[in-house]
Amino acid sequence: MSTSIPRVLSIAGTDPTGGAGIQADLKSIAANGGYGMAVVTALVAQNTVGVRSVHVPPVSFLREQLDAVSDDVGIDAVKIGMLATAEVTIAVDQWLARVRPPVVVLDPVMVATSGDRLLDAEAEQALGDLARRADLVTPNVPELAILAGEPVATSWDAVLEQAARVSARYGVLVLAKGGHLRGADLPDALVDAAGETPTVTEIPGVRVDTTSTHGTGCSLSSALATRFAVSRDWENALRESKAWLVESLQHADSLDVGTGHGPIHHFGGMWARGGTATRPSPQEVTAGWWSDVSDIRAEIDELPFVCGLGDGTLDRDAFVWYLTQDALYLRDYSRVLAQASRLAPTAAEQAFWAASAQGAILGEMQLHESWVPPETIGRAAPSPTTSAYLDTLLAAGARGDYAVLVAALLPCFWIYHDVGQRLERLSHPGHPYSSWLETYADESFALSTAQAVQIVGTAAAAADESTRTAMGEIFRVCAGHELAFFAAPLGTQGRAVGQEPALPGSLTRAAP
Ligand SMILES: Nc1ncnc2c1ncn2[C@@H]1O[C@H](COP(=O)(O)OP(=O)(O)OP(=O)(O)O)[C@@H](O)[C@H]1O
Ligand SMILES: Cc1ncc(CO)c(N)n1
Repeated sequence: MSTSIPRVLSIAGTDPTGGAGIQADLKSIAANGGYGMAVVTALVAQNTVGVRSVHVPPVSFLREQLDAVSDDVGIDAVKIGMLATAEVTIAVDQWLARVRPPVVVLDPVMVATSGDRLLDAEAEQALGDLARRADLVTPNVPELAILAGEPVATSWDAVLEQAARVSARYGVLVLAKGGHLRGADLPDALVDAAGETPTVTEIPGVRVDTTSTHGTGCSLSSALATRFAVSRDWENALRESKAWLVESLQHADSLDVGTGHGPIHHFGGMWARGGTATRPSPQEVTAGWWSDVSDIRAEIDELPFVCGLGDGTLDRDAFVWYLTQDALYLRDYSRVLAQASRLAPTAAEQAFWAASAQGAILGEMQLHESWVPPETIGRAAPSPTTSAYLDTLLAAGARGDYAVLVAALLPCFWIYHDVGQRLERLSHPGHPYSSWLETYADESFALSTAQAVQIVGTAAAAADESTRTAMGEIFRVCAGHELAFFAAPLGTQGRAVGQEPALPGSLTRAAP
């Protein structure tokens, strides 16, 4: 299965307070669009104040963890953090030599933000070997000095020069970070002196005013590995990762975690922009609309026309008048369905609406013409109720907003299917209106209705909020037109309606 979500493995130590190490890496990978995996090198009893103790499990168990991942899962990028001992460092180096993951980012963790050591002094040689195997190393200022075997740099220019020497020495791209320097400016730079022409790509930045910087290095290196696995461009990956990191620092003070250097807020920017509120599911939207029209549905069920249609007592003239109006309705309704087909975003939806348009003119009209001669339908004029419904649909079609248009079309499917299904139970061979009752309870109409509900729900779930609101409104308006349409032939009191055109006697004809 191909996927664009990079599978990123963090090999690092733990931080039970969740701000640094593996816990930070997993959050960072997720926040930057990756699938995070983690192999633990060392268990660290630490918090935002400091490190209390470190437990390094047997290296044989580290190897088992590494193999358990690589024997099963494709790895798109590896981020390496705390290694604790020379033995661990060598085991990771050997695993890398064998597995050869396509991207390796090494954050050469030696000292925690609190000042505590996280790497044995004798492991520094082994770390150098590992650096040669990495694609990018991301040392902070003191770590850079150790890799260079020089005193700690105290200016940005000195950091860049030292980074160039480290890059040349290990043949690796170096991210020089200004985090440990003083001053309002906080630049980062990619330094590449491994090739013939050394390059420095600097990304300027300003210091965010916060003491919550615990785990910035862990988080940045994980973000870089994740972003690079997608774009294959270090500068691009750094710009994106740094923008995300700054935002996560800006939101850090909204967290209340610990009394020392607090963690960054890995999802701060994301939550502020989108919130944890997700869009509703298609099913939630359509179920909401359906319950919103429960009053209209209840009124339809109680209409004398609908009750009479079900029990067969409905006046034949009223039924024929209704069918004539419905035939006029279908003529333009099918044109609006064709418009939905024209606007549809996918071939499947295009085909669905086109098939429904065809069904409305050919399928349903057959029923109508079995009761009313086509010439009579041709001579009839639409009633005010019919015109009102059609005007709403035709206007929605003319406006050209697909989502709103299909929401307007939905009650015609859904309410007819719903009413049809209930009335069909009353059908029997001698029932005067059995041909009508069976048309809308038919299995293929049920299938079309389910498809229409799915399509409209999907469009609503993907739409922005104002469009979704407009969809819900027009759905209710059209459900109201359905009610008016069923009410028109008899009126709610069960009499013929005064303002509707009178039924010419010639419209009545015995069903075949
Ligand atoms: N206050 C801040 N404002 C903006 N960016 C910051 C701030 N502090 C750190 N950064 C950025 O965070 C990244 C990592 O910084 P730093 O060099 O301090 O890493 P580190 O010491 O490895 O981090 P840690 O050990 O806390 O995980 C760098 O890109 C740096 O520019
Ligand atoms: C496990 C771990 N890795 C890295 C750091 C550096 O911040 C830390 N504090 N803990």
